[in-house]
Amino acid sequence: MANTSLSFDNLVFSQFAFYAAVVLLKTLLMSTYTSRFRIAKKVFANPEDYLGGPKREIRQPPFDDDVERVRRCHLNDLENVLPFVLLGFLYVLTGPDPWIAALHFRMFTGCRIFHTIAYLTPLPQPSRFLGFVGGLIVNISMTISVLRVGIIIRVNRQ
Ligand SMILES: N[C@@H](CCC(=O)N[C@@H](CS)C(=O)NCC(=O)O)C(=O)O
Repeated sequence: MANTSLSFDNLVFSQFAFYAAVVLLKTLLMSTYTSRFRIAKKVFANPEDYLGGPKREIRQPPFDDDVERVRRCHLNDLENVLPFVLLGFLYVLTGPDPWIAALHFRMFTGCRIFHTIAYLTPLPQPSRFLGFVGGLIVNISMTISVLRVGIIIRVNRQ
């Protein structure tokens, strides 16, 4: 009988918790990385963010390529890491093989770190695309596992 508990006694859950924390931390750090560029380039989001108050009337937030790149990278993390964390919980509840589960979690984490490196360096395409697709495949695979178990349970109940 597979262990499906959301407890650190469950090897699959403890692996999931570790890799989820890594990608969530990476996502959190994107905010500080955005701030680093904002301060270095003096490109702030709001008039009141300028030291000593706004120097002039700012109707549109100023645009800076580096700041916007980090913001896009951060948004892409939110689009992919949050589904990973939510799906991961459901996936652990299906009682997957620990080796296959670890492969999913490691591949997702590796792909998202690579996606960030590819986005921020920037590396030539299709590097970033491959990082994105690798993570997407993991999320789709976990979704299929969850749906499969859900369908089997529904069919067996009928
Ligand atoms: N929201 C994404 C959906 C597709 C996606 O995530 N594509 C990857 C691989 S090309 C990406 O890095 N997109 C750039 C981005 O989200 O800023 C977009 O607008 O591009």
